[in-house]
Amino acid sequence: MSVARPKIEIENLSLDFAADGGSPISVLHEIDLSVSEGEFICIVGPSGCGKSTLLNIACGFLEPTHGQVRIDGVPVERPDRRRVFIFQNTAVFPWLSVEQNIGFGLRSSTADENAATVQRYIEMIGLAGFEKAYPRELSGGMNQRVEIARALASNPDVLFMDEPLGALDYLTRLKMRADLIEIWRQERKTILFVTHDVDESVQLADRIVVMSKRPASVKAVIPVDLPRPRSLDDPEYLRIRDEIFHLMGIDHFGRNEDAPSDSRARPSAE
Ligand SMILES: Nc1ncnc2c1ncn2[C@@H]1O[C@H](COP(=O)(O)OP(=O)(O)OP(=O)(O)O)[C@@H](O)[C@H]1O
Repeated sequence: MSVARPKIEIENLSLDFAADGGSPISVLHEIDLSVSEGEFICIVGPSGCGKSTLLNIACGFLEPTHGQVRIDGVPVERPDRRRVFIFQNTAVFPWLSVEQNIGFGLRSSTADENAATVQRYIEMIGLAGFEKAYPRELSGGMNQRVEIARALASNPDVLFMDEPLGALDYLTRLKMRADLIEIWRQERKTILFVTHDVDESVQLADRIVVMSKRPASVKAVIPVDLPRPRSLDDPEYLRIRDEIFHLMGIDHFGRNEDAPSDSRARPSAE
């Protein structure tokens, strides 16, 4: 029986940033990760540990100091049209309408095919009726939907998402998570998704990569073998969430588990 090659292979990856006049800053340290085709991977870890840096290398925006990322067995050396990167703040073009934004850069053979693709994604993200609207006429959540639709319309094989829901209010975020899962079910793209939100990672991911503080290494890779949509009070959901908090050194009250025990036992007077 042949074993399928992983879609993404991150091998012995390290990155040091040059520091002005000082010794280099080690940001990533010997990261290894293998991602299957169609897998939804979430990456969590302390602020500033190097999550975005890892995504930037995997996407070809940055060159590692050591090691390599391969996609379909080919080393990543530069950005590639087959892969898209979605940031926290939308990059929709304010001067283009929803349908023009989504259709931007489409290269189907005919205009009709392009229009059909645009319409398909407008419907998928629930913006039918807003085709002619401009970004200034839409909410933050709607604009982020346009951004996701634009990314999907170009038919990428990998989506790199860096806190894509981070700028949205809580309720919009919950809705967008559900929508994202539905889109992923339909499209089955390989997704690398960075989030600060542990709950978000447990709701979305097939596997969660927990990174250590800087220089970041992979502390654990946690599989989430729960059917979607995932219930927030499922005991297994809560167990996984607590395991991740524990790995990140945070207790149930959001306190640092490394702190002296008496300072954790007593709530601060502030
Ligand atoms: N171009 C750069 N030059 C020097 N240092 C950088 C550069 N880009 C990032 N860094 C540093 O690398 C470290 C990792 O940054 P990165 O943005 O990858 O972390 P992160 O885990 O995504 O952070 P956050 O969770 O706060 O978004 C930080 O200490 C940051 O200051």
